[in-house]
Amino acid sequence: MKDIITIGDAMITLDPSHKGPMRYSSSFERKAGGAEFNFAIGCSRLGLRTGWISRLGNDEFGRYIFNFARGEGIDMSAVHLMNGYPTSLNFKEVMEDGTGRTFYYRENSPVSTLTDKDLDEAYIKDSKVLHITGVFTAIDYKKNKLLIKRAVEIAKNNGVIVSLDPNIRLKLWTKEQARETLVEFLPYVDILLTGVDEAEVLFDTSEPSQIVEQSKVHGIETVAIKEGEKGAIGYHQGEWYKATPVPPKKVVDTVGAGDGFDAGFIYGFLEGFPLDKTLRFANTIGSMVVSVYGDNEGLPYLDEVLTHLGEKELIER
Ligand SMILES: O=C(O)C(=O)C[C@H](O)[C@H](O)COP(=O)(O)O
Repeated sequence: MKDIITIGDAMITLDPSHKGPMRYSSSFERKAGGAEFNFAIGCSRLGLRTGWISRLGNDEFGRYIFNFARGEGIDMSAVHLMNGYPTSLNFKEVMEDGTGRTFYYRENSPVSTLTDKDLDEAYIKDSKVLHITGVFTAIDYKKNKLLIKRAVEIAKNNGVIVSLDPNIRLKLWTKEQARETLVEFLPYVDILLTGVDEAEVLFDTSEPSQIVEQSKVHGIETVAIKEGEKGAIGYHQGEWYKATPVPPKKVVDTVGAGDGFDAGFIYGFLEGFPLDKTLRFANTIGSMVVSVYGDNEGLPYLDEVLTHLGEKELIER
């Protein structure tokens, strides 16, 4: 039995050695990233039994990501290396304040070869939560919409909880395409984990009560609205909670905070934490991620989160 599975892409992520505009970056460090991949790492580090459905290139980069994910304890039985589809690349630009841009080289991503025939019902059934995001969908939105719909149908028919992070990347599709596609998933979703700007695309509002009202129309009873440095707002079956931000030691790289938040929220949900504790836990992870350079390097292990929350003593030496 797995606690959580996710479907999606991973890329070689090239992090610049120096901060500032990428056009002046002449050296990069080879790392790995990707929304669903980061999320899977975050879950696995918290101790959740995590599976990932994906495709990587049958190349050196694909092997590197495969081994990295396996080393993180992710179940790799549904990840395959494909000939003829090079592993995707993502170059990052990081500015002095930790914000930045990403530049994708992911046309013909290996993950675009997935079809609904690849969705193993037994694999999905054997999990408590299926986590989907807009990133994978956007890679080939017409085809992947059908694939994700098939996956969430299997999940629903088998009592598997579905969580969605819209993760809207406007370099991959337009707001209209994102809205039209993601709205079709909402009737299958149990937990919505969204940024305010993404909720605005989906529901035409950034007002939390409206976001929740609109989610409830689709039967979604658990919503987390991520507000970055302002914290997060949560709703669960009639109960509201606003989590104040957890100030990071220092913001060095904001990428990956949302994926880390998602992993923390799902962990809290599966552990049966009350809403306030779940949100604080998820927020803490987001804050820890932005203090470390890289998309997933800052994703903490469970004891590190507990130490950060003051629930576990830190023994340094
Ligand atoms: O897969 C993609 O397209 C990406 O952009 C990879 C990024 O590493 C994460 O998606 C980070 O996302 P946040 O946690 O929202 O900062």
